[in-house]
Amino acid sequence: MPKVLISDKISNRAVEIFQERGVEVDYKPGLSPDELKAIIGDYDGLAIRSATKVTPEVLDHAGNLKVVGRAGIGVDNVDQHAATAKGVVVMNTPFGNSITTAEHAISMMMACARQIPAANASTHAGKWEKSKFMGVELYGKVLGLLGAGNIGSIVADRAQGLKMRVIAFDPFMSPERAEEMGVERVDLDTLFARADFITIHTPLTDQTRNLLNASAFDKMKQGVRIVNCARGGIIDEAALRDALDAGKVAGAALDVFAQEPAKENVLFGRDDVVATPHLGASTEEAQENVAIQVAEQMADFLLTGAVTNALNMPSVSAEDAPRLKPYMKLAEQLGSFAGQVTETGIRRLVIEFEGHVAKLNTKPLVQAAIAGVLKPFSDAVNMVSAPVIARERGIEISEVKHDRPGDYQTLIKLTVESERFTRSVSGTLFGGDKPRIVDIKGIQVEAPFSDNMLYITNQDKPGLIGHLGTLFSTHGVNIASFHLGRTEAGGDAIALVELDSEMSDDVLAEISALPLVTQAKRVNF
Ligand SMILES: NC(=O)C1=CN([C@@H]2O[C@H](COP(=O)(O)OP(=O)(O)OC[C@H]3O[C@@H](n4cnc5c(N)ncnc54)[C@H](O)[C@@H]3O)[C@@H](O)[C@H]2O)C=CC1
Ligand SMILES: O=C(O)C(=O)COP(=O)(O)O
Repeated sequence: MPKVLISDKISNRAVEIFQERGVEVDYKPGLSPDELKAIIGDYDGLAIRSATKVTPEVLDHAGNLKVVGRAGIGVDNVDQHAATAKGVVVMNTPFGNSITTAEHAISMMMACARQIPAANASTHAGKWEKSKFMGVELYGKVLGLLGAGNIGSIVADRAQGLKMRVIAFDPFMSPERAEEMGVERVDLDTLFARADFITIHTPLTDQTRNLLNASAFDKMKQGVRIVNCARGGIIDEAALRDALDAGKVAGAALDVFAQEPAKENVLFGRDDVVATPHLGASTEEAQENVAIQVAEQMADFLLTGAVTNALNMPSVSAEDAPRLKPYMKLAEQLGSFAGQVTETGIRRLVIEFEGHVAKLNTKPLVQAAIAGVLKPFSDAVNMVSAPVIARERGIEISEVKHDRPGDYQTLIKLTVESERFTRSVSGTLFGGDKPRIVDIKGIQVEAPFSDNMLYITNQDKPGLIGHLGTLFSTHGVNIASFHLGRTEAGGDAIALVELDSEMSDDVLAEISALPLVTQAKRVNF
């Protein structure tokens, strides 16, 4: 039974779902990094929110970990590069808290426009400072969206309801999408120059870090108000303080901070800053949504191999997962064969799909094939890490789908171009689920993928089978099955021999030395 650790405060629905689905679950929110490192090795899955930091050090201790599930959107607290390199799938729940977060951004904008928190504190203190808290209307004002994805577009919709004019900067927003949303696409400087309110809805990335810095504030309208319910770090907090002090920025409403939990901050203690402790996603509805989603996604993945909302893996639906399973195996075994018989640096892999398989979701099959090829070179490779490792090694990957009738109902062909040669191996599924090799470098052969196999390339002349039989019987190695193929009579030939037990290096050396043998290699699946 797979085992999952929940290390942040997540709705109890997640625990219930894991248990109902047959996943063992431990609920331990608030673990220190050292406590997490001490126990993470026991778990197949880790469910988190924003508090747990999944660092390379944590991943180094996570020998069994297969999936990190983020009950929420932002995954900047997960070192995705390290997770991918370790073959750990990282998934999030991209929609469960977006309405809630958009509503928080609108609330923060209103709170900032009317200084509600400061007015509230003053009124509770019995001061009745009616003239101190003069606000501004939202009606007719320009709202500048930085980032117009899921949350940004909900904010735009709500702001339009408040009769604001919405402009947006998002390099990935198409003109059609902007039109659909009823927002004006502008460049960053235009947004800075025109917006009365700016609200941030981008992830924290290298491009967005300190996006609102001193020079950005200089370009803004006098008296602009800033809302950040995305991530601390997108605003340079010291620069914002200076811009508030200078009166350039009239107010800011911040849910997120560069350092969290934020116990101290250069922006704290001021009436012109509204602050909440990363509450964007904190509603009963959103927390239930993300808990249900994360638990279902993680359980599906651990129990069936279905992949939903992963950031470092192509999706595989729950319906597709069982259908793809035998093909994944075939793709990985073909890759493994190619990897085991290739000795020189691999430059390019071409994965071709023909027949029934070409109509399926082939992305995971490509990853499985790459993983198979690379596995003989590194234990750490799996489907998640394989594409990255291939890229790091400079291996070019191509995928081809053929829409043509072939000899087989379904066929996967893998071609490896290495420094010295180009070799291909093809396979199909017999009986719908049994992987078989059907072609090696253009020579037809029909063989299973088994534990102990010998792959021989030889000259097609009489005597090889006799020599091999004698040699194996001398060494007490039993042949389980023997599969031969050749280009033509007397031409290049291959043999795949399935053995009942492992063959020693000495036996392999003797086979390699046989007169008709060009090359002999051990292959295992
Ligand atoms: N305060 C809170 O509790 C919450 C905060 N968040 C934060 O909100 C962020 C946005 O969430 P979603 O809208 O769901 O994500 P999303 O991925 O749907 O949208 C993000 C948008 O930002 C755009 N973008 C990326 N780089 C950009 C750049 N350099 N300049 C301008 N636009 C850029 C993207 O094209 C995309 O359209 C999350 O990444 C997360 O950090 C999300 C949920 C709750
Ligand atoms: O979903 C997100 O990106 C959030 O920032 C929400 O964070 P939280 O789950 O409330 O710690």
